[in-house]
Formats: sequence, C-alpha cells, structure tokens
Amino acid sequence: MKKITLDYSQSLHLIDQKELDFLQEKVSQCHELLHSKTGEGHQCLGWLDWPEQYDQEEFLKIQEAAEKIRKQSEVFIVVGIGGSYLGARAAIEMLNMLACTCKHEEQTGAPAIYFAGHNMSSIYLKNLYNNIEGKDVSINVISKSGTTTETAIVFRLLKEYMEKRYGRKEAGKRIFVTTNKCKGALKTLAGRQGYETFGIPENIGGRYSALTAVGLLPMAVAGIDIEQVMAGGQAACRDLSDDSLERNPAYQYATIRNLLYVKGKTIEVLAYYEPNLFYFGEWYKQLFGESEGKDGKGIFPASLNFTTDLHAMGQYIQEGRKDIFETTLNIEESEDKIIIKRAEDDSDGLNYLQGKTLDYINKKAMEGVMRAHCDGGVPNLMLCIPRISPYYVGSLIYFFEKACAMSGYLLGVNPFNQPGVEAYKRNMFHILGKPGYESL
Ligand SMILES: O=P(O)(O)OC[C@H]1O[C@](O)(CO)[C@@H](O)[C@@H]1O
Repeated sequence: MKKITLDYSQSLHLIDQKELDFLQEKVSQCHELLHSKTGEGHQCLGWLDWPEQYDQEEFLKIQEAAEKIRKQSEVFIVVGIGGSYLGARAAIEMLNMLACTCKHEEQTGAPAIYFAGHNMSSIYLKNLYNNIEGKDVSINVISKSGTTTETAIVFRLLKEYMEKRYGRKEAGKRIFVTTNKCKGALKTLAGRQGYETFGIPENIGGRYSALTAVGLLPMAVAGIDIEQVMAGGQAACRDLSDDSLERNPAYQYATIRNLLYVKGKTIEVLAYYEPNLFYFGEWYKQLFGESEGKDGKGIFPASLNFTTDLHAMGQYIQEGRKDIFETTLNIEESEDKIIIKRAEDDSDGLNYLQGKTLDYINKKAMEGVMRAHCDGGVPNLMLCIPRISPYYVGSLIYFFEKACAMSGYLLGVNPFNQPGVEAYKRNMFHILGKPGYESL
C-alpha cells in the first residue's frame, strides 16, 4: 500500500533544511518522551499503540451490534460532541456514507445517519424529530465523561422520545452506549437500563478516540469496513514509529509547522479540494485546537473548502495579513471519470479543456492556488493521500494524532489536556443555577 507523504517544497523559501536537521535532536527527545510514556500527559497515551493492541473481543461486539442496528433501523442517531462525535462524522462523510447524500440505503442496507447532542438548538432537534417520524430508530450515545451538558440534555430528550414510542423494554434494545470503560454517570445509567455498552479506555482522551468504539460503531453502522480502517491505522502506527525526521512524515509536518509558527505563521489553514473532507477539517480543528491552544501559545487551526472558499477567503489569503500557512490535503487518485466534451457552441470558451477530466482540472486548480499563495507569502505544505478509502481514513486519523502529539511536545505544551474548556461550562452552570456553582 502506498503511504501518506508530505511535500514541503513550497515552504523551503521560509525554512532551511539545516533548521530541520537542527531540530532532529529535539524531535528524538520528544519521541522518546512519547514512546516511553514519561512526558506530560503520559496517562493519556493509550491511542499511541491502539491500532496494534485494540481489544479484539470488543471489536467483534462492535461489528455484531452494527449488524443488529442496520437490521432494526431506518434511522441511526449518533449523540455526542467534540471528540465523541467528529471522528465518526469525518469518516462517514469522507467515504460518502451518509444516506442523505447518496442513495446507499438500497445499496448497503444502512440506515440514514443523523447526528445530535453537538448543539443545544431546539430548531435542530425539532427538525430531527420531523425527519425521523414514522421511521425505526436506534441511538448511539457517546460520552466519555457521561456528563457533557449538550450530549446529556439531548440524550435525555431522545431517551424520553424512544421510551414513549417503543416502551422502555424495546427502547432499551435500541439504545447503545459508548462511555468510560469503568465509571461515570452514563455507565451507571446504562447498567441500570440494560443498554448494550462499549468502553472508551481511561487512557484515551476524546479527541484521540476516533479509532475506538467511539468512531468505529457509527462507521460500521454506516457500512464502512472497519477492519480496513484499523488496518490503515495499524500501518500508520508502524510507519510513524521512527524518530527520524527524514523517514517520518508526521514528524516532518509537526516540526515544519512549529518552525513556521516561530517565524510568525500563527494560523494554519487546512485546505482541501474534496467537499467530503469538510468534517475531517472540523475533526482536525478540534484535535489541534484543544491540544495546542494553551499557556498563551498555539497555532490557530482553521480549515477551508477549496475551490469554493477561494471565492470568499482567497482574497484574504493572497493579500491579507501574512500570518497564515496552508496545509493542503491532496487526494492523489480519484475514481472520477467525468470528462469535459467538446461543445458545438464554444461561447463559454471551454473547448480547450476537451478530453480532460473534472478531477484533472481540480488538481490543476490546486497547483495554481498553491503557487499563487506561496508567491503571496503563504507557505504551503502538501499532504499526499493516495486515495479516499477506509484504509486511508484510518491512516490519516493516526497520522494527525501522531503529528499533533509531537507538535504539542515541540511547542512545549501538554497536548493531552484541555483545562480551558471548563471556563465556559462553569459560567453556564452558575447562570443555570446548577447546585454547587452558586458562589462563582
Ligand atoms: O466524551 P465527552 O466526555 O462527552 O466529551 C466530549 C468532548 O468535550 C470535551 O471534553 C470538551 O468539553 C472534549 O475534550 C471532548 O471530546
């Protein structure tokens, strides 16, 4: 299988190969901290060897539950937020497995998939109720802590809906819980109600959990071959276990983004030319935002959907503030065979493209954009992904997890905690009158 690689030739005007060589020693030290599990946040390194050591028994249970859900449901609702939501959504959308975007219900027998619990919008929930009316429903609620407000509130409402519709016993067969392996409010509730439960290992934090039951159960329900996802994750896990900057593209990426950061490039735009990657961009933002944005430091992670967003943000990137660098996701192979034909009437002036595929044109646009942005002072990194498939979804997820961990260590932060997220929650609880928060 071809590997994911990094092309940083369009950044070499800003960073010197010597600077990279100089950082090899630091990279090796951080690698040692990661792999010996002695660095900051080492309690949360369960994801590091996970693709090689995941629980096979639970994996089978996931496949069986997915089959059951597919048989008994026309609609499957995934309830979760942040790391308990974005990995699954990124994979499902990347592989175009959402029933609403393709007619795969007839093709694969998968239910339509909806997401909830990632907002507290009554308009959103009302629409969801309308969409699922009269259809058979199963739910997977995902929360490691079991106490995240958005997820907990929406799950309480959906549980009530399910019990009203199916009765408590049948609802219990349609509710699947993914939560902390040993403890927590959701674990206790699941035990009491007899819901089938999947465990999130204590030592894997939310944003690093996409390759556990958190991501795998929704992916399997959608019809994604999760054995392939794990095979891709496993290959990446092996390939990226080398501390050599020359051989480890995840470490190259982590090091170059840190070099660019100290040179004033404090915003990273993850750019992609396939709209299906939108939620991968959202997942990446959470991964890097929560991992690196602390102690007054961190690259601000943004994502843009090109060429669409070039007609909105292209101007800013080309001529605005020079604090941006771009990381382009290049999907090398496409199944697309859409060919531009010669038209009798060439008033649109497009006959010069005759015989070219749409994907070829998209790729040429990408080349043109990268060159233009580079000329405009926006260095470009290009991550080359051989194709979109379950295997490469697994590889890509692991690639970014490993890169993020190294990047956080190089930056000098703990990439595995998120103390800052609590501030808004404390205020919200105080304002809502939650017991225990009166004195804030
Ligand atoms: O799985 P949980 O505990 O509901 O958390 C969901 C998300 O919320 C956060 O804890 C932030 O509040 C993320 O780190 C996490 O991925």
